[in-house]
Amino acid sequence: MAQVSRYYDVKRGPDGHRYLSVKVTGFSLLHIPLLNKSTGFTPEERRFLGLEGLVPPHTSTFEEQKQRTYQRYLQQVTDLDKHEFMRALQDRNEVLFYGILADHLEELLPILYTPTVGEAVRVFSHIYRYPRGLSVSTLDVERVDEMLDNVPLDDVRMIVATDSSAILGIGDQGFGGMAISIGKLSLYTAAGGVGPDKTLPVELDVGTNRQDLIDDPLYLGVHHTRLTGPAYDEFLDSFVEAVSSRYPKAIIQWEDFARGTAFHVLNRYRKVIPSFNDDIQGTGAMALSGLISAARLKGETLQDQVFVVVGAGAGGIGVAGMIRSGLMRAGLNATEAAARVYVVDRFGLLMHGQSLEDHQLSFAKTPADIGGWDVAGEWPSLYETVKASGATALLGLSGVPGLFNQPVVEALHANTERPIIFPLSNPTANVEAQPADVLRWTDGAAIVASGSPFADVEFGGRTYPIGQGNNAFIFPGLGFGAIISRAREITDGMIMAAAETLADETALHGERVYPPIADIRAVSLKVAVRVARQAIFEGVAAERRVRNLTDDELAAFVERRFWRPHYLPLRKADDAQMLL
Ligand SMILES: O=C([O-])CC(=O)C(=O)O
Ligand SMILES: [Mg+2]
Repeated sequence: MAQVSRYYDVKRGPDGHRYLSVKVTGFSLLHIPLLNKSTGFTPEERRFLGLEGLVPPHTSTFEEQKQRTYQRYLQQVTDLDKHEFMRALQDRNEVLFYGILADHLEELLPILYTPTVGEAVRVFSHIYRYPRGLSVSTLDVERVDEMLDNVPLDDVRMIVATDSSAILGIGDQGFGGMAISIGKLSLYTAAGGVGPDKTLPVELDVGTNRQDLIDDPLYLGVHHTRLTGPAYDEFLDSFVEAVSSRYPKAIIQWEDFARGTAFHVLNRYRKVIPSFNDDIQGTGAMALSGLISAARLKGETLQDQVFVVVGAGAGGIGVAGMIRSGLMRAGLNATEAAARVYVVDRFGLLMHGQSLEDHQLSFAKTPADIGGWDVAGEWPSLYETVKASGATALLGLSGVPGLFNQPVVEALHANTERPIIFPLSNPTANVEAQPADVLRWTDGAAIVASGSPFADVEFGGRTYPIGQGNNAFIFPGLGFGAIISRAREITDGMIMAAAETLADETALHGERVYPPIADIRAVSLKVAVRVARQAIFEGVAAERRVRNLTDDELAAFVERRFWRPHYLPLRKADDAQMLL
């Protein structure tokens, strides 16, 4: 079978069961998190792998290990403590980490992912303990192929790479962005079924424009301002080229790139290496899906709505573009679709005459588009846009807390009985409005979803679940579907398939705009199957084994490949193969 790591091969015994043939024994073996079972090594493994005396006498079952570790987890005080505790576990024993994550997914997602991961990003240099992933920096990018050779994994399929220029809604975070790559990839495994030995988090350290980071002696990234222009492109070219040669089957998820680079990077590489941008396309697909579901709850369709998207960075423009695609798929022509989408940025409504980036231009309105509007300043404000456009749906990707204030929300409500309001900025502190406030200001009429997790809201004797409109409902399944089909490219059709699958799955849950987060694994499986199907349909699936499968067979194929946390037996490899 395939060699997946320098330290072991996955093999199948005569009984058909898989085992790991390990090329490392003893103390060294205990320090490889993908192999370490700690107290879980069987007496035979202890004997033949030179572990006797190095681990306690009693062999714990997996259940006992999970229980022991989870009890300690519960004693951690702050969310950041909990995050650090779990990350330390991940760096000691990955199967146990994923075992606990699988058992407590809903509880642990906000700890390992949004919002706590935002805190971990901020303090990453100060809580750093153990290496994980690949750091490429301006100090060594010309040796990136050698650096990739140092990575002990030989069959990486999924890479999350960030240059940390716009992490969540909290901006430039320099080297700390590594934490988001790690967090996203743990979801790829926990929700998306991608084996942890197939994943590689990457920090592309091109510098930071944060003087406080540069001045911090404990800061672990390179201490200079960001590369820009041709030097930046060359840096990324080197990375992409090296990845393609070391990992020809890998997919790259571009994460948290700032508005100036996100579209540029996506377009530069999407035909060079299968890749997508999570904030443009993942967030776009997630938002479109929620809007389809919200329109359904109103007893209307997507085409009945008028949309105001706030924020014109990767997320905002990605969402606005995906709404336009959704409207066209529903039958509108390009002009009709464009007329239903308004994008508002820090200066107000996007309009020609402002200094706009290329990807923003197609959303800019002309004076004729806003003829007859009541506008006090140079450009229509958010409030004026909501009021005059007849908007029925308001989406926040601005990173600006509190932007959806009572007058804005009331203006939206005046246009429609049931306003759709999605304050999607992450983490929690950056949310454009508190869901409870939105429900209060609209007397319970609003259909609300947020990017970060919020508790159910009690209002007027009713309980309103707040759907979590997070791209976590899209990327694990999108990536897994692309991996399974070995997609040569992540096409717009595959992104649309992911959005529609999420909407279909949500429809099974009644009065919701997103499924409960507890269902994320089941949803990701469905997304993966439909994405793989779409890749086959569009002729971009390089994996021959999936091309002629029926839907049921494809679903079974995906299900069989879904990685689950349990220990495989370890056996010592032939003496000639031993490394340590
Ligand atoms: O990470 C998240 O929670 C969603 C996301 O991509 C972002 O906000 O940038
Ligand atoms: Mg992101």
